[in-house]
Amino acid sequence: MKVAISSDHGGNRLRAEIRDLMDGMGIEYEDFGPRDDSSVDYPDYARPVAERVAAGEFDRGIVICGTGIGMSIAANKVKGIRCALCHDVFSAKATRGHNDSNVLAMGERVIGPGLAREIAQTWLEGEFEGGRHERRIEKITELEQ
Ligand SMILES: O=C(CO)[C@H](O)[C@H](O)[C@H](O)COP(=O)(O)O
Repeated sequence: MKVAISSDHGGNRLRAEIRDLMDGMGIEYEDFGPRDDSSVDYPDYARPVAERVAAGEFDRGIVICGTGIGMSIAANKVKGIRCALCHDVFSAKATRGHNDSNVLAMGERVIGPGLAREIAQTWLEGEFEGGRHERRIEKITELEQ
């Protein structure tokens, strides 16, 4: 699996945690920044991740800001992206199983690093269940037309 990851300045520390998690899981990733702690605009960092996942260059994306909300709103504007904002493990598992979410958003100012790692690991390992959920995803795709 290849993962694209980015944050804004509000998510830099958590992005480093999730990079460390993916190193430990043996997951290949590319980090789309930012490179330092200066204040940036989250849509500028959601965009490259969402566009590359939508284009099929990466299997999944992870985007992080202070709340995760701005990043998830921006990522979901890109056609083909199903970005799930998760701050609990149950939702992380459910959104892979039911929504086949291809981008995960989290907020560094909302949860601690331990929980965030658990959420990300659950989401990265989660499998889409298919079946009745396929039909619902097709209906989401229709909304994009
Ligand atoms: O987009 C957000 C909220 O939806 C993120 O939490 C940002 O990180 C936050 O808005 C940045 O705020 P700051 O006061 O400029 O650090």
